Amino acid sequence: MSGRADAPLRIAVPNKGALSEAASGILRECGYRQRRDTKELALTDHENGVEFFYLRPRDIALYVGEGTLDIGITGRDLLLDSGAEADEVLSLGFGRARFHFAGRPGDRTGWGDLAGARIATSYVGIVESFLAREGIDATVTRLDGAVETSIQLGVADAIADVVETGSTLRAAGLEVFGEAVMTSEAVLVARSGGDLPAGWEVFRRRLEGVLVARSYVMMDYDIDVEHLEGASALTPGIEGPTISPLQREGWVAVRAMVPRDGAQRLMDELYGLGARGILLTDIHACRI
Ligand SMILES: Nc1ncnc2c1ncn2[C@@H]1O[C@H](COP(=O)(O)OP(=O)(O)OP(=O)(O)O)[C@@H](O)[C@H]1O
Ligand SMILES: O=P(O)(O)OC[C@H]1O[C@H](OP(=O)(O)OP(=O)(O)O)[C@H](O)[C@@H]1O
Ligand SMILES: [Mg+2]
Repeated sequence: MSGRADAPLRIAVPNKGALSEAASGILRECGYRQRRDTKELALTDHENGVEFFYLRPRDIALYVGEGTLDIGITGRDLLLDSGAEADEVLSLGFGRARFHFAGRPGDRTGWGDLAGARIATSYVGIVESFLAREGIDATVTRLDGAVETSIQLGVADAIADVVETGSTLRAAGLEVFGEAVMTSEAVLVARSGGDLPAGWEVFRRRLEGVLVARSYVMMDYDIDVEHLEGASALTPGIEGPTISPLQREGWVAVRAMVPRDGAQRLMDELYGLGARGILLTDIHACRI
């Protein structure tokens, strides 16, 4: 990819399916233009030097692996299934799902029971490499979707598929068996060992900024200096909390980023230490 130093960064984005809306959503939060109409197949954001191509998530790792596109957003499971020469460079925290074997309740209890089974899946790559790794001899049938129905129709004895809420399995009267084969989420992929255009660093920083902003909140509180050390230990922030004087003698204002998870508990602890005027605010974007 050398010789493309000033060329726009070419990014693959899921055009439909489970990852599509959230992928466009995070890109919009990063300040990039996104298509308004789901029929649009490509869009150039001239101001930011980026081109977006809306593709099937299953094809994205292949385009990136071949170097046709620089980077893409797809599922970790789809990346693995594709066998493309592409690597995960950043996990994006949405589109979380587990990849499981499932069958009729009581038929099978663990991976060991897969020997000799007919397994239907849309993820043949993942299943075949799993079976090879575990030394299990079974038959794999590729289906495009609605794999749950294949058992009822007598085409398969077991299925291997993505499970999110489990409601599709329940509706089909099926149950998972064995451990999850893998856990998946949306990831950013880039060609293995490839050089990326200069714009890539800015793109990555913007995404990381939004991811941090999603998982952290800003906490402000007032506390008497006697308890400042204990309170600061609870809210160390990134480089250390910002401490500002207050007009009230012996009191200071403290400001620090804290993880969103557990922030309410932290507020209780700070209150218990004597902090008052404790405020939590959302962060929309940041550069750490
Ligand atoms: N509930 C879900 N159903 C399917 N895929 C999901 C779900 N949650 C997350 N994913 C992830 O989305 C990706 C599948 O993308 P895909 O476009 O095939 O979705 P889809 O919902 O099956 O779309 P379609 O059925 O239109 O093909 C995988 O990485 C998968 O792990
Ligand atoms: O655990 P759940 O929350 O029920 O989600 C998982 C289901 O969703 C997906 O199917 P999808 O709706 O994409 O249909 P498809 O099989 O035609 O792709 C996936 O293949 C499972 O069937
Ligand atoms: Mg699907």
